[in-house]
Order: sequence, then structure tokens, then C-alpha cells
Amino acid sequence: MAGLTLRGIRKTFGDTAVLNDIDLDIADGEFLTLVGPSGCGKSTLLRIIAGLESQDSGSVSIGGTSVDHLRPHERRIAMVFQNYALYPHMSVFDNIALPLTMTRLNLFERLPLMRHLSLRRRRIMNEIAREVRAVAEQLRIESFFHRRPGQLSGGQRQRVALGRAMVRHPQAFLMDEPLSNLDAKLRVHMRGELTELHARLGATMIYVTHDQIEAMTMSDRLAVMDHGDILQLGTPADVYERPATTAVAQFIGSPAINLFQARVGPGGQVELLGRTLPIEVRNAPTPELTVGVRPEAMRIGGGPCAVTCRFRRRENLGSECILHFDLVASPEVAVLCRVDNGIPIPEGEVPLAFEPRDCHVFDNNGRRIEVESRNAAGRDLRRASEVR
Ligand SMILES: Nc1ncnc2c1ncn2[C@@H]1O[C@H](COP(=O)(O)OP(=O)(O)OP(=O)(O)O)[C@@H](O)[C@H]1O
Repeated sequence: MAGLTLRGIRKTFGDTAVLNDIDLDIADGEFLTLVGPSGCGKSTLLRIIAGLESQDSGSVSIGGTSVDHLRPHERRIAMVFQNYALYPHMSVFDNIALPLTMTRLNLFERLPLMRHLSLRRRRIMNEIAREVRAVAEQLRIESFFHRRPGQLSGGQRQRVALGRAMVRHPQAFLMDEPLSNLDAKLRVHMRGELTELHARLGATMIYVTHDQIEAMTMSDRLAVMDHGDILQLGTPADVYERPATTAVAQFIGSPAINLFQARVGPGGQVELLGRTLPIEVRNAPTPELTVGVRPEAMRIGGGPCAVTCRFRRRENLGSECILHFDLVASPEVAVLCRVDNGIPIPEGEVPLAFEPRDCHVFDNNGRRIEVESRNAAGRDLRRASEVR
């Protein structure tokens, strides 16, 4: 396996800039996910790494060596697609063995006629069968060897596609939304299988998804992309706990973060809907701010940090529920609160409170500002990030 380095990758299609100077280092053995809304350039970046698309400028290195001049099959990386890309007329065994037969057998040895005539072919095919069996064992697909892809479930087909990638012992795996054709239950199951496979193989994996739960649960690090830029690169915990911009805060976390318009008061205190919160900001470029609070950090009740809301409806998630409110001061602003299902359903107007340390503050360009917070009695001024 190998690490990858991308430097200054730019790509335009016609007049549309799709990737703007992307720099990215992916460590050997890392599971890195490119995540972001549809059309943000994730698949294009993956295809450039694979050599299926060429960049306008910039370079891709694998294991410290530039691969810009190499064709896709020479880069020794395996790509797993959303539609599996299996050959429907071939058995599972033949689909997995294909990359090996194509490289190890010559043109004549691949002819059906040669099957029984060439001793060399028989020896190579025995070796290939051993390798295919070893991979199939890891993926638990040996029992389907003689079936065709059409006789398999979506999850089984995805495992065959993985097997075909694994037999090549690639330097890295590139995966483009590999689970998006599966139903919800199977997707959860395959998420676990891929995570275990990554741990077992110690493989470098670059994974593309627009599903933030996949990104959060599987990755060592995420690169959150939008409009051809990487907005934030970090561990799932970093990105969730310290989103760099409002766009990242809105994209990561489910349901999406609540955002409120706020201002900086004369002493640096944050003022939200006429209330001075026990948090301060320094160096805010303009008085206008946005305060973000995640639905799971809000609770029904009053406190020094609170907003008054009117209850609208409840969404049942089983053990938890999401309560939907309108902000009384601006009814067009929806406020969500994620709570245990057992709590009594509120009626009419209620205060929703949150802790100072759960406030994410952004400037009027949507960039994160570090905040200082103090407890309700006004003591213990510390950086909010250290309070966690
Ligand atoms: N061959 C192409 N010719 C012209 N435009 C393209 C081409 N391929 C991609 N694009 C455009 O480039 C942008 C980025 O596409 P890309 O497929 O990389 O996005 P994505 O983030 O992977 O989206 P999704 O999650 O929907 O797959 C889109 O606006 C897309 O329409």
C-alpha cells in the first residue's frame, strides 16, 4: 500500500471550474473520505487520481512517485464503482480472476481452445485460482463462485466488485459511492464490512460519498468539499465539533445544525435575539454573526442561552425524536431539537436552552470564530473548545 499526494489539482469543463487548486496528502493505510453535496467535484477528483480524467494542472503522486504520465492500469490502484461494473455473462470466479488472467496469460493462452492444451496456462490458472479463493474467503463469497452477477443480491455483487479490486493488490483503493445502490439496512451492514476490511488489509482507501453518515462512521479523516474546494480536512470528530464554516456545519450532522442571526455587543459578548449570551468573541471582522447550535445540544427549558420557540410537530425516530419548532421572533426560521422519546411533548411557546460550550460562532462570511465562554454565574472564562 502507499500514500498519495495531490498538489494544485485544477480542472475545468468548458467554462465551469470544477476543482480549484486541490492540495491533499493521504497517508499510507488511511481511510479518507471525500464528502460534499452533489456536483462539488468529488468524483472528478477521484477519476483524476485513477487516471480516468486528466487534470488541467497540478500533480498526483502515489508512494512518492508522480503518476501523471501513467495510464490508469499502470497506476496500480483499484477503483470500485457504485454500479459494480461486473461482466454479466461471466461467473463470479471469472469476474474476480479477470484482472489476473488479463495480465498473466498471453493472448493465445486466453483462447478457450488453449484451456486443455497449454501446460503453462494450466499452471498459471491454478495459481490464480488459489489467489481468488484467498480473497473470496476474506469476503465470504466462495459459495457463489459459479453464479453470474444477475443471480446475486446487491451486497453480494458489491463484495464481488471488491474482490476483483483486492486480487490486484493495489497500492490504493478508490471507491465512488460503492454503497449507494443498496437498501438502507444493507448499506449499514456493508459500512461495517468495509470498515473491518480496511482494518484487516491496512489498505489506503479514498472513498467518495455524499452521505455524511457513511463519511462520519467509516473514515479516519474527511475532506468536506463544496464548489471544487476542500472546505475542511480533519477527523470526523474535528469536523463535527469544530466545523470551519457554516457550510461544513450544515453539511455534517443529522439533522442539520440550527443557525441563528446574532451580533457582537460592545464588550465582545454575543447578543442573540436581544439576549446577551455568556460567550465572547475577539476579532470579529463585522458586528454580524451566526450562532450555530446542533439539535442534539438543545433541550426544552430556560437558561442563560435560550431562544423562544413555538412547537410545530414531532418526528419519531424510535428511541429518540426530533421536535420541530418555529423561532417566535422570526417564524420563518425552523429550530430542531433532538431529544429522548419519553419526554412530554411541549405545547405553544417554550424556551429552548443550550450550553455556551455548544455554540459555534461564525463571522458574516461564514468562517468559524473562536469563542470564550463562562458559566451562568459569569465565572470561569475559558476558550469554548477547551471546555469540552
Ligand atoms: N465530462 C464532463 N463534462 C462536463 N461537465 C462535467 C463532466 N463531468 C463532470 N462534470 C461537471 O462537473 C461538476 C462536478 O462533477 P462531479 O461528478 O465531480 O461531482 P460529484 O461531487 O461527484 O457529484 P455527485 O455526488 O452528484 O456524483 C458537475 O457540475 C458536473 O456536471
